[in-house]
Amino acid sequence: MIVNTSVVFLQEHTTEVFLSCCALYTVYSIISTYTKPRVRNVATGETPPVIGLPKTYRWFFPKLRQRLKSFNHCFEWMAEGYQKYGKNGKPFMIHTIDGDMVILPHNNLAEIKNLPPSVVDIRALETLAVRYTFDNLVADDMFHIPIIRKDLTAKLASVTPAIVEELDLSFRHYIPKLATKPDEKGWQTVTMYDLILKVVARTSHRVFIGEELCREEAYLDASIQYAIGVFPCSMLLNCFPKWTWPVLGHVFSIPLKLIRRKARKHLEPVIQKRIALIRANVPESERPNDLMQWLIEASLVRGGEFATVDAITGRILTVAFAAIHTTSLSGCNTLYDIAHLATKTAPGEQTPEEMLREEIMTVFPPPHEFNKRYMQKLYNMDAFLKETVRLGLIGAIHSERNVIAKGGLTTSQGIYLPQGVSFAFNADSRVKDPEVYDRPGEHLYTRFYRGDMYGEEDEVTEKNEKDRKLDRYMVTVTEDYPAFGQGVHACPGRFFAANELRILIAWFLLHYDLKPLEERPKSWRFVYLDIMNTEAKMQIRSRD
Ligand code: HEM
Repeated sequence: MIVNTSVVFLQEHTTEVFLSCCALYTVYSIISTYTKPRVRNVATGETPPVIGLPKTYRWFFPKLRQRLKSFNHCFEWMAEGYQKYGKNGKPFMIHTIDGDMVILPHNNLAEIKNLPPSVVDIRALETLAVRYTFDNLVADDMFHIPIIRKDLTAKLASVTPAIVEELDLSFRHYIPKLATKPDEKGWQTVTMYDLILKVVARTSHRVFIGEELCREEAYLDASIQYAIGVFPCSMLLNCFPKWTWPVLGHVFSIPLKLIRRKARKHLEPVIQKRIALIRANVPESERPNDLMQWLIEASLVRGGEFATVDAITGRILTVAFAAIHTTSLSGCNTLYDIAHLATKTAPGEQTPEEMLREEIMTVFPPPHEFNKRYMQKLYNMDAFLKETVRLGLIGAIHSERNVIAKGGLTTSQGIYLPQGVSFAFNADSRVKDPEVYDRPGEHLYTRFYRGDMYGEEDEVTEKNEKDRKLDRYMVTVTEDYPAFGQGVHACPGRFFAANELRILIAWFLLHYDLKPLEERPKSWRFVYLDIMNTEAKMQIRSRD
């Protein structure tokens, strides 16, 4: 009744409603412009220039119009700002649907990237509305991060056989389910992202929660749905002012809570069993040794709400969220690149697919016993993956942070960033700058090749030789390679991801041929994000 009356009222008074909204928005803009502390150069008092403001009717809600345009103009504004200011060591600003963002020049990265969380915080916490999409316990204590960085990375060699086994089993399980029947020449069609997502989810969970649970289809589906559901929920929330979040956050996150309940049903018996083992003082050597176990132990140390099944489930879903889509996107992009670059190979030359397969056969001859130690010798594979990740995964910006220090932050060049301001660095424009990377827009899969570095230059000192080799590892974070973030927040799971990706690509090339792709599936750009094409179909043919 109330809803009907309101709709009728709005229909009958459209002009008045529109003008009232404009008036309210103007008042809000004026108040916030004059009451909020401004980003400024402390010496000159100037604010950084704004890129992308409308060129016509500048008096008519310029900021609002820019925000609406940001859906599909962000990348071009970032490129313009980079050329005009960023490259000359100056900051600039853009207004997007996601809020105002200061883009700092590259030469500020070194001083900013390791600032403590008491001064700047990772912006993803807010962009992803972590308190609502996950929970307060995750937002308040990110103890899973050091566990991933230290324990998971330290155990990589010992978990590799499990990864190899689960990848093999899951490819064999999912290909017949997701690919069409072979045609007369043996080719099968598959939506590659769907396949890789399933395989990565199951294989990663083998290491995260163990053999028994990782094969439960309903649990895997719940964890995938959860990860997908976080984005619409957080995007929707970000359309509303922060003061509405305590109410709207709970409403919008209802679908996520339902999925979480489903996931909990599967995890609960195992979590309870493991808690009982710890409480019964069963020696560590007799307890399971996987990520879930480390998370349970850390949760019990914290006690209280942290030690509940619900909180532990939330923590596992958080890790799965960070791990599964990123790794699947990289794996799928790599297969797109391998298939597409085959069409660019001159007749008689080795295609990347043949080059990688030959390397795998040399380093791991039949029966292909993959192990972490020799994986380092897949030089071509590492270089290929690194180049794909350079081009394929980052958006227009990287290392987004919020200033949280009460007094704000002043950069070494005297740019004052008040508390609450968001800032980031140029990503896409930087890695596409010909002064940074030679032929930057091309996938040069030998760009990061490090196998024959030794003796490549006349003057190779022990130090520069080592440094140059390290730069070329897929997981090495350098200031011009921002795919895994920077500094204190650089991705703690990258070592795990790189290991899993190498085995995944190796398995695929040993067991399947890829039909060359004339056109590289185009990614989709949305505000700052560059989201790969997850619907492209590929043709594959069994080699077994
Ligand atoms: C190819 C795969 C991956 C890519 C490209 C990737 C990329 C990134 C990036 C760019 C960041 C930094 C975000 C920022 O600075 O705002 C990040 C953070 C993070 N990643 Fe990854 N990631 C990958 C795989 C993984 C995996 C497998 C895990 C878990 C096992 C993981 C866990 C995390 C976590 C927990 C953070 C937050 C770190 C923090 O807040 O300090 N990632 N990742």
